[in-house]
Amino acid sequence: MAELLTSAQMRAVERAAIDSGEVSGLELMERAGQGVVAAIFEEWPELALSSYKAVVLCGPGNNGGDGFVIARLLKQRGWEVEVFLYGDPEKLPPDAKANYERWREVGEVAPLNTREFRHSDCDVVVDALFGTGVSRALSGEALSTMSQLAGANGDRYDKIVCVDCPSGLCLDSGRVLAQPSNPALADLPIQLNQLPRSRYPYGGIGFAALTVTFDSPKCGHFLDDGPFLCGKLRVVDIGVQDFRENSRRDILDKSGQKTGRAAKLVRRPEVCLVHMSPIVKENRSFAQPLMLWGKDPQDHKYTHGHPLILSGLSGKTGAARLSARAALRVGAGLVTLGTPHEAVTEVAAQITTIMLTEIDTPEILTRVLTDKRLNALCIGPGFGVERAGEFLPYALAAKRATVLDADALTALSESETGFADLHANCVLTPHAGEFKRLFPDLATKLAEPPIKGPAYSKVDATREAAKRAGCTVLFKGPDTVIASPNGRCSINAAVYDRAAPWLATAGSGDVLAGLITGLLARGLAPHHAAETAAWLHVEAARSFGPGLIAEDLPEELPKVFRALGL
Ligand SMILES: NC(=O)C1=CN([C@@H]2O[C@H](COP(=O)(O)OP(=O)(O)OC[C@H]3O[C@@H](n4cnc5c(N)ncnc54)[C@H](OP(=O)(O)O)[C@@H]3O)[C@@H](O)[C@H]2O)[C@@H](O)CC1
Ligand SMILES: [K+]
Repeated sequence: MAELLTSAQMRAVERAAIDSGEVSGLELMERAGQGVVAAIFEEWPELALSSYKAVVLCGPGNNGGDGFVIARLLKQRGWEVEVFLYGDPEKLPPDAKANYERWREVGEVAPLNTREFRHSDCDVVVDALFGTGVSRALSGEALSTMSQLAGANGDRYDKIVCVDCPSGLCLDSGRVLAQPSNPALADLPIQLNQLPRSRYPYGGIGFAALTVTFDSPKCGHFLDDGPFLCGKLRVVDIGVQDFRENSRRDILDKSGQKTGRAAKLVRRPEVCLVHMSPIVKENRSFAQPLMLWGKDPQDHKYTHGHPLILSGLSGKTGAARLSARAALRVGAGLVTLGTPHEAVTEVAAQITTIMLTEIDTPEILTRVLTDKRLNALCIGPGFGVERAGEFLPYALAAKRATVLDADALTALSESETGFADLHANCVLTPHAGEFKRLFPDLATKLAEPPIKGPAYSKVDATREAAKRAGCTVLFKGPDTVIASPNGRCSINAAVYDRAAPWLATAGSGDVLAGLITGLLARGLAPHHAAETAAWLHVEAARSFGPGLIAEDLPEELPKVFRALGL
């Protein structure tokens, strides 16, 4: 799994690299600039065949410093390069200043002025105004220039290349820092955070054509507006990976002393990107749960678990049937649908391999669960909120690995005992609306305009939710965040080239609940079950493609497993 860094973690890695004496800040800046130029030519090979024109917008920090390097390297290739600086050159930090001066030996720098910039025609615009150091909403010429670019994007400027991120995007949250009541905004074409999604295809390009970041992707590249604004993400190596990896332990300098501050900042809790396919062979720890799917010839069906999925009343049984099918396809040995008497005929008529047992009352559920072979439970899909309220205390008292989805989440939010009955083997799977009902204060905090960086993020909210609930929480979306009470956190991002917009279809959540339940039954720990299920869910959708309906998802799994070499 790729590790995602926060801005503070990235700064700490950079600091540790420089403090080690093995590399200077200036060298890192040169590598960063080279990386961006190489990424531009990789993205548009035709640009390497001749000389074109670039406008480079540089900001007051080291992001601007990268901009001066890029300007110089393009100029060396015979390009015409126009450079604008937002800020006072005398106040640039040392490495950026050094690159400003190197650039001044070969070219001009104009103060950033939107009116002038507006008249600049060019093939590529490089946005090097702000990167990881953005701490508040943009204002003045920086804001109006970004607004100008956003307004003209796609028409006049189709190759906007962002250094580290679109300027103003908070790389911890994927949200654009903005002042809600700034009178100056009225005159601007549009702000980054107002770009209409409808103008662009889902998962498509909202602002930049290409964003190039350094060493590791950051959380904000995958959360919220991040992917929409970044367009396409490239991560370039700047040779600091040893410091990132070492920093999980204590970073020691050459004399064996800890380089304290940096080490502390970079250490856990970390956020990982759930990304399995290339990792299966490389990363044993993540591959292990996958190995579970390879069934041993000596095994019998109970070795692979036996989940119980509770069904809704007649006319509402489809959701639980979808969950059951997914649990079976993901490898549970047996799956039973707990069905109310009046829906038995309806359910029985539509299942073959899945078993059925009558469960009409919470007391019967308790009795059925005296069979210890039933080792995982799913409650919620199509269940009815009122019924879920009645069954939930009994379901939780059974202390099975339990997925609470859909109506069970609404019932939980209305329950008088709140989260008291939840236990560490539960997984909650809210979408945004359910999350708001369960954790109204966290949802409000998340909805507040992000004025200062680092802004409150979906990662922060899900982590707080998991801690409060005392169990794993999977907060759905194209940026699904999975968090557990110990702070462990992963993002399963269905964005960039992994976008699967057709996954937004009726019943898709029921399938996800079933996948988690099946994996819990197979013995995966809750966090692992949730992230593996979320990953498979997207892979199945991508494998099937457009036209997908929820029923197709479980049936596509064998293909996904085959592609993984299982
Ligand atoms: N990490 C690495 O390994 C490497 C990193 N590199 C590069 O460095 C970049 C990070 O550089 P950075 O820390 O100097 O931050 P950056 O984004 O340039 O801006 C900071 C400046 O902006 C200011 N400022 C903030 N918000 C503002 C606002 N709204 N409006 C106006 N001003 C505002 C802020 O001032 P202050 O908040 O202190 O008032 C400060 O002066 C990173 O993104 C990458 O491109 C590579 O070169 C090498 C390898
Ligand atoms: K930038």
